Amino acid sequence: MPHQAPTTSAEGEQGTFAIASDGGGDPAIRLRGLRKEFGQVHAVDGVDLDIPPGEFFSMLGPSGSGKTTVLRMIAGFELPTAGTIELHGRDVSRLAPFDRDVNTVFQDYALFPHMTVQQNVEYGLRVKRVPRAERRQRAKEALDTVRLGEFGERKPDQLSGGQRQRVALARALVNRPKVLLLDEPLGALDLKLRHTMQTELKQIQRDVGITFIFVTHDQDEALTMSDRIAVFNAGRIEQVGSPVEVYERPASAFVAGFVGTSNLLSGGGAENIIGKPGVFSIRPEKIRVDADLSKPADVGETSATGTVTDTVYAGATVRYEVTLDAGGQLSVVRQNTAEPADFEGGRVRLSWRHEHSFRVPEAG
Ligand SMILES: Nc1ncnc2c1ncn2[C@@H]1O[C@H](COP(=O)(O)OP(=O)(O)OP(=O)(O)O)[C@@H](O)[C@H]1O
Repeated sequence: MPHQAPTTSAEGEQGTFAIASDGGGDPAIRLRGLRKEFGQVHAVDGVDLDIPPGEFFSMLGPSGSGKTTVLRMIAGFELPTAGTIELHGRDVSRLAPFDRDVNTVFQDYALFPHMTVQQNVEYGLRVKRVPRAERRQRAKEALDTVRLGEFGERKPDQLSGGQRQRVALARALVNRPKVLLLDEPLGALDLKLRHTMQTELKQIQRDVGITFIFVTHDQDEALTMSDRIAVFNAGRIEQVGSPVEVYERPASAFVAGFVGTSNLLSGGGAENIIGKPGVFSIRPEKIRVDADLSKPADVGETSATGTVTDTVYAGATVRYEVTLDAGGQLSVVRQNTAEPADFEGGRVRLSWRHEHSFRVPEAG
């Protein structure tokens, strides 16, 4: 389902991440002042967020940053200590899970082992006393959606891990929820299958047009799959944006460090090289490395000299650790197009376009 590219507005560093009104329709999810305390632990510490219908939205953050607790509050498994949750304009903050138009897919997708795939998918409808013919039809549609139309008669133990995860997805989709919550659903899969499922899940989301809210601590996964990402840190959202915005323009040193690898230049090094005080972020792949020190920097480029202290070969890429003469350390990542250049112990000139080093607020 196509959706309008949302405009985010951030009021200060920890302000409201809201979608500019498009003049019609409520967001699929609206969170205001959401808090959750477990005794002394402030698991969620004031979250404001709007998610428009049809979006693939990821909550990304380190372990313990509060993303699962936000998801569980949306699902109704936890009640907020303060704040409100609206689903399509309806305040559901204090409703039981089954009174909310959401479904959750967990990492440990407990399927009933004695039931067939078809029966597993039908189960929720049976509980709701949906008539048999409709149940069959809807389960068949859900299985077709997750490309398991031919597997209805199998038992879960006759399926691969990825197929079982797709049954779990079908079991949620069969209820036709307005919002689907996914809590690290690919976490139990090996890396290769995980990559395949990332592409499939994204395609399924496009096909069904349901709002997906996806919790992960894997930044690659969030960058690959999402329309927008919220980056969590210590119970708060540090930034909401498209993958490109979050990666290319991190709003804080925390986001720069958590989403991808970032170099941070500060103190004397920053003043000497960039000419301004503050903390500056530079992505390692934006930096060129050159053994010819006599070559002047190109127009529009910043440059610095240094010594290569370490070379890390990683197959498709090679990383150089460079100690700068002006103070500080930078990692440089280059595509391994030919034999990796051997700069180890050597003197090099690093250069990057001015706009690729940008200032980030120090405290996350
Ligand atoms: N039921 C609970 N009782 C007490 N503390 C809890 C409970 N649930 C979560 N917490 C605490 O709240 C904080 C946020 O936890 P949460 O599970 O939301 O983080 P997360 O970002 O999803 O982490 P992970 O990626 O490890 O799942 C943590 O400090 C956690 O220990």
